[in-house]
Amino acid sequence: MREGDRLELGQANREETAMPAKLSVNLNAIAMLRNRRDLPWPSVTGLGRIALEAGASGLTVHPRPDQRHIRFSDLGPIRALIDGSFPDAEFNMEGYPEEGFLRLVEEHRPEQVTLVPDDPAQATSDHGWDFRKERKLLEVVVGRLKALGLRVSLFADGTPDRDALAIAREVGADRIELYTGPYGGCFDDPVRAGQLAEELGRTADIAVDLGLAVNAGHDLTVANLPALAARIPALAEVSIGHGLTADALEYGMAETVRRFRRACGEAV
Ligand SMILES: CC(=O)[C@@H](O)[C@H](O)COP(=O)(O)O
Ligand SMILES: NCC(=O)COP(=O)(O)O
Repeated sequence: MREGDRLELGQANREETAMPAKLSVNLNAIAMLRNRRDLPWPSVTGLGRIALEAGASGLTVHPRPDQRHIRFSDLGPIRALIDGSFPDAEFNMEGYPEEGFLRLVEEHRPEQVTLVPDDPAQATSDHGWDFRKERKLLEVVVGRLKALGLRVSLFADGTPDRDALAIAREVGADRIELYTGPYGGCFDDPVRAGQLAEELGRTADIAVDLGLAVNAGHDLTVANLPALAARIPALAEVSIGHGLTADALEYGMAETVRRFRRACGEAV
């Protein structure tokens, strides 16, 4: 089966069963590219605006303590962009719930906070919460965020462990976000990808049964998203950055080269 066939199959199955999942565009990869130079491009808010104008439902950021991707100074302009021009869009802030992150959340009031158990030394997020071990921490932090009126989502492995997911519910979370990194990593192994989609799907089924809504993210792409969305009809939102930014570069490259050739004086 070719990539395009798989895409259409996934879409057809989903159309009959569910609302489309909302797309939140993760701006971290754009910020990382911007941070290579002390220059304001590519513009994080400018590309956020383009994403929202194109119909994205929201913008996601994962500000890390060392500010290697999103800088803390990006947060105010992103909040202002949404409030000023896209009042129906949502701001989703992801991060480990240390005091610095919680203060940023209190200042910028995202519609959704996604708590991720990542260590500052990690290159990127690579696992969900150990709900049994971190129950106390999550109880305190989720309570604090819910008191602000924010929706809280907890990053979760695609492991269909009902007792663990029940803890996510008990500590007061509204949603889980399925960590889809291993699924995204199977781009060259359709059999394993199918098995992982099924495990993610069983995890989502349990979460929904417990009263949790379900988001998903990490290494999702145009190629792997339809099959996952077809298996999880309740999928509320996906946040996508790396694959989406890669596609934006690829699909924008030809026109950009023409613009630069014109700037060189060629009649293009
Ligand atoms: C929570 C998560 O899955 C991550 O994907 C993360 O938010 C992506 O950001 P980075 O690309 O900066 O690791
Ligand atoms: N919340 C997950 C997320 O934003 C995924 O980002 P990426 O892996 O697509 O860069």
